[in-house]
Amino acid sequence: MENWIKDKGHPWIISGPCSAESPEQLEQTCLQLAEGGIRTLRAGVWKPRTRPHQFEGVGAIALEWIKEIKTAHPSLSFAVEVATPEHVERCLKAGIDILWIGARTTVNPFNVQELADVLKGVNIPVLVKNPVNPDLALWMGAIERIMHAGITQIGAIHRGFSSFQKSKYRNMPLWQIPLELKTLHPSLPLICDPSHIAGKRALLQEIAQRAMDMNYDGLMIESHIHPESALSDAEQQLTPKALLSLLANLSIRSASSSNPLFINKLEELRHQIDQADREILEALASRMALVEQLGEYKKENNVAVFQIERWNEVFHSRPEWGKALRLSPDFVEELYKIIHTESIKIQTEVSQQNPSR
Ligand SMILES: O=C(O)C(=O)C[C@]1(C(=O)O)C=C[C@@H](O)C=C1
Repeated sequence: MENWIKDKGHPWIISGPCSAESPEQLEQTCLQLAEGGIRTLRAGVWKPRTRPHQFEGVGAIALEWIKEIKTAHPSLSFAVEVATPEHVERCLKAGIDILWIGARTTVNPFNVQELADVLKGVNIPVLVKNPVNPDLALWMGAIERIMHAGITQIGAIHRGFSSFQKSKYRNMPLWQIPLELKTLHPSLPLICDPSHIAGKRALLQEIAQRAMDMNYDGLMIESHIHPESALSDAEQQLTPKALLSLLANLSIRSASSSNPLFINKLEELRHQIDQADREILEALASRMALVEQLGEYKKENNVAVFQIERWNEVFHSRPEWGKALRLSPDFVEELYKIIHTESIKIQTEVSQQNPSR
């Protein structure tokens, strides 16, 4: 699959209200965005909500409002979320340009397969949001189902992941998951949805910038003519004006540079990184060789592999040592969890070799 997003130099911007609420709210939001140069608009028609009795979208009537805007402004295209085959059929009938599959639908392969079945033989771009839980295989599975239906223009939307952990985000970004997806499918366009990651306006700029720093292909950000009175996601929507100013403040990075000075310096630093990585691996190998010796010694003396007191001491001292070297304590903690797991594995293997008793 080729990366089908046309304007490679600039991120593809998709914006519009979380939910279409009235013909006026939709039209005013969309036209202000269009005046600012946004060509792809979004509007929630059917809203999957966590609890019953919340606003669940105005339903198919919003497709009529979209049709009217498109008739008056043919250069605008619209993206709409679909969760059932009926939604797909109605959107296709209404001439919707782009469909997206929401996070709560991506989690369910039966649901996604039903959407894939109704999309067979249809030529329309489909964007697949990550599932609510941090499961890369589930996200890829949904993308594959849509691909097998014959859809050629597919994109992935990163909207963050639910978590029990307290966090400043509405949904944890867990950037490593979309980056792993991009590594496995380099030509799959990757779009960031800062609105659902952030949950609040104040965080949108930094998340959108982070996505640009990581060379995402696009951004989907919710906007509303009167965000504070929005019927859904009021805290995370921006006015079209604020959205345009957010975009104007973004630094757009290019994937690479052809400047010879840059290339020279890049190669030099990468060479030094190669060297540093060799030293890291050599240091790890000598640590693990010591661990193996310790394992033999423990086995001879019939002593358990896991030593909670020593592990506590290692786990608390290393982040402190790291701090003195300007390494983040969180990073060092994570690193030592992995090292400890490997250390236990090596010693367990030693203790199970030719068990003497
Ligand atoms: O000190 C030990 O007894 C070890 O086995 C080493 C080590 C480590 O890798 O640092 C590994 C396992 C123990 O739970 C504690 C520490």
